[in-house]
Amino acid sequence: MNEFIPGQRWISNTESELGLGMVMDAEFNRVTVLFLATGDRRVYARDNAPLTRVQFNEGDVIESADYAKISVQQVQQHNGLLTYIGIDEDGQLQQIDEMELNHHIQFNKPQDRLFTGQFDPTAWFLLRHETWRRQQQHQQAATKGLQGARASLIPHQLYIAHQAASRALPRIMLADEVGLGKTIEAGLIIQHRLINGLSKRVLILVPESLLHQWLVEMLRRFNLRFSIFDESRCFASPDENPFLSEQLVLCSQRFFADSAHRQQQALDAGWDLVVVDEAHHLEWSEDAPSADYLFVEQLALASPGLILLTATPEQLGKESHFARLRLLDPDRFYRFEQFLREESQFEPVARLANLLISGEVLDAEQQGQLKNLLKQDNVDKLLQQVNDTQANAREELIKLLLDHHGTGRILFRNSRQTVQGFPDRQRHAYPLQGDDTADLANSPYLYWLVGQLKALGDEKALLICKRAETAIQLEQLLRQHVGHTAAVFHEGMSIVESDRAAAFFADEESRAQVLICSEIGSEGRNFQFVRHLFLFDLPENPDLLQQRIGRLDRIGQKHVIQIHIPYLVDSAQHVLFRWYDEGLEAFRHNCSGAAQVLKLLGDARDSALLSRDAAAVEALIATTKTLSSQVEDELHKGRDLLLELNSCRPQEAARLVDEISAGERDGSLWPFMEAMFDCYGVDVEDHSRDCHILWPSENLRIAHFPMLQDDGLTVTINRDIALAREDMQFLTAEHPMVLSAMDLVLSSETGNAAVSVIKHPQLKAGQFLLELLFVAECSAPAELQIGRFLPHTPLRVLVDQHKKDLTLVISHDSLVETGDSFDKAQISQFLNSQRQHIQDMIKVAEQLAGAQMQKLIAESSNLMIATLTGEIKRLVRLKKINPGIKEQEIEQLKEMTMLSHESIQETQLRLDAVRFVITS
Ligand SMILES: Nc1ncnc2c1ncn2[C@@H]1O[C@H](COP(=O)(O)OP(=O)(O)OP(=O)(O)O)[C@@H](O)[C@H]1O
Repeated sequence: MNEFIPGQRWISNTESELGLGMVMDAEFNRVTVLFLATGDRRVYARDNAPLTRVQFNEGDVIESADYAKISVQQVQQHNGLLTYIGIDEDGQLQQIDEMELNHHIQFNKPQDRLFTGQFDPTAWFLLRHETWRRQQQHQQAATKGLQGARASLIPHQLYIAHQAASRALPRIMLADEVGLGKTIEAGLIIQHRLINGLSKRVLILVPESLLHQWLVEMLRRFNLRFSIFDESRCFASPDENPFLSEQLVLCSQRFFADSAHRQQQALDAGWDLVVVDEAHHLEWSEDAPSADYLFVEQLALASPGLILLTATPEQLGKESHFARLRLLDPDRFYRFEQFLREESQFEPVARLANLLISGEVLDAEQQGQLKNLLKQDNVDKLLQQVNDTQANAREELIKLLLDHHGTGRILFRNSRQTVQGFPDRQRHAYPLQGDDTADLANSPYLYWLVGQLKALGDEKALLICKRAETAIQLEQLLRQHVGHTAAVFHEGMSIVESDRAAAFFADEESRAQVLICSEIGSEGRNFQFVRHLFLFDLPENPDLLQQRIGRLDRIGQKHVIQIHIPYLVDSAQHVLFRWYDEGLEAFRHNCSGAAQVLKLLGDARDSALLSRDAAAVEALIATTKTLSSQVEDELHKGRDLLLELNSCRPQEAARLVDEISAGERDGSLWPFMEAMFDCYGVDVEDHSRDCHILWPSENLRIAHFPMLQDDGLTVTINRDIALAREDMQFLTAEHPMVLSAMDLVLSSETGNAAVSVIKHPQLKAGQFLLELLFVAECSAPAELQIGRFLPHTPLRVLVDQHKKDLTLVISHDSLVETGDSFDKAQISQFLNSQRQHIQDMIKVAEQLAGAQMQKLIAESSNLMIATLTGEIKRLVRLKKINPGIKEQEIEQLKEMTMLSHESIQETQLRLDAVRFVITS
């Protein structure tokens, strides 16, 4: 039986939150304990009181009720009461009687909790161990940050997101052809940065008509809650900078265009990552850069990350395109003429890059060409190994070639030629007779439209025309004259009105058979649920035509796309139709060289449109055909090939898809989460295959389990189901519920001390061992992003009672509990009687973990040096050709390398959890 003496300090094994208790009375078979921290008084039966005697040892730092601290040097006992003698903060010898100890003392350290009898059920220790293990596995995954989107695993998207993710600063242009998923790529990159703690504040700028689409897409696919900021939102907080109130902000470009004050506030607020959609609108020329461009330029200077999205980067000309590239990488893109000169060299560069990829042997002449193209780099060593298939030289040379020539590694563009699986297009031409000048109400176009809609029956169609007035008038005419209900979408409407119109049209049940859009409907919107497109008029710019067709021709389109084009015979529209159709074949496929062809044609096209002279039109079409095939051929051999190399490597992309699919197939997430739910008191009910309903139970251990509402939550772990059932949460290793629950486990002490009785074929009965979990923690200033090289890493050690290292001999998974119960009080007493010995075992374990940590430090340090010196070398090389690069930038990188090295060397070891294992 325990000996209780008034004045002694004990702690409750079951209610450690009560703090340090003091024995008040110990008479007969009862003991009364007062917990001063909470004012609770408890009376226990003496022979089985769930209490552990608190006894500190030499080296412990203790605190008195007056907050005086001493480091214990000696413990004395008088009449069953302890007195601690030690040195205080001024180096003076002091003593604290146990009665004077601070009653708020909490025992959080694993060994303290073990010795004070506060061990948790083994399930908690196992949960902690598994949480660390999964976290580490996740840290090491190539697809970390890319696993959790509610999206199909599309190789080129994952490849791009992974490329961006592997760079310290994401400064890139996403320029996939229309509808290939740039928004999804941007979402993946944002999510990657947030999950890895590399970015916190993100600003997305989009055209007003796409605000809500972005908001919804970020939420439903990525669980990212952006807040839309407009004037009314900002007005609500007049005294502060409104942009500081949220971390994830979505704004329309027009909102900033209207207010220099809001621009300044957004700049002052600071962002880690800025994303600009439909970035081709950022027009630039030396004499007249647009106001939008100038604003983004300032953001670009202040923000470490910048992502520009555009399907038609050259829509407003090459110069603007170059200016946007310069926003992304001013070191690399510093002079327009130089950029143009490089373009002329694309073909030999692409040929050599292709040769490097093919694996064919490079002869001396080809090696000489490479050396010439890379004369700013010292590539002699790489060239010596170029024909050695084992060496990494080829990959390095390809990287250098891409980085050094053309749009290099910052522009990603996949096309329908490389991404297969898009439906065919069929074009339907409708020559109409009539008067070009007739008003719309009497024009043959209106009769044609009415007839077409009738012919489509119940099928929906999207109509795009150039101007808002045309769209408005058409809607009225259809309604008044034929009683037809159409939805309309144009720039004169508020965001809410236009979104409502698009939603009305999308609703399968609604009467709106057609959505009539002005040109703003031709960008960004998702209308792939429709297969009929009416091009009521044609845009002069071929990039705009691509954008229009892209509303339907995008991921998710399941049918052959039907493009309907009416024109008045012999009108300008007729000539334009023929130019697109016969000259460029633009209704059949996207022609990447169309803008260039138009430039080469000079005035020829526009004068043919004006004159409509038969001979001039025939000549225009013939020349266009010839030029188009020449330009396409050139692009294919040069620029497009380089872009293709940079934008997707099928094998690497497939590896990423495989890694994520394999992780989902291995099925370990659900058992892990079930164990988590079990520990925290979350009830689980089966819903259907791979789907479950979660409820907070009456015994929920915390006030709120992350993301769990009182009315329950339905989740699925199956990606296909998640894509079809948006009402269910898609539970992945990166779902916010999973990540927050893991944080919860690792940030609390629960499970950091446990006792297990196990049976193991390699261990004799009646022994004890310690299984310890250490964590190597490297802390450094945030800007070093040290987690890239050395994230918090768990290190497991197992020692037996003879202090022998059994870590590699006996695995964690093989230490299975027998299920036998044990007497907690007895174990507690035993632990205290063996306290010194167990402390010594922990010391040995610490040394073993320390050795593991040294290995880790060496590996991380090598990785860091390779990465940062690579960046330094690049700048040194670019500096030779670009005088704009400052020596200071290079010095900064060197400084970062030094600091990172120091931080890694100072990595600390922390004991995170300990399990006392008894063999039976
Ligand atoms: N991985 C994916 N899984 C499921 N749906 C996807 C995926 N990628 C794209 N989509 C869908 O395909 C459509 C086109 O994608 P997105 O809007 O990202 O393309 P985009 O390249 O930005 O288009 P645009 O050039 O028109 O701006 C959207 O409806 C999007 O939700």
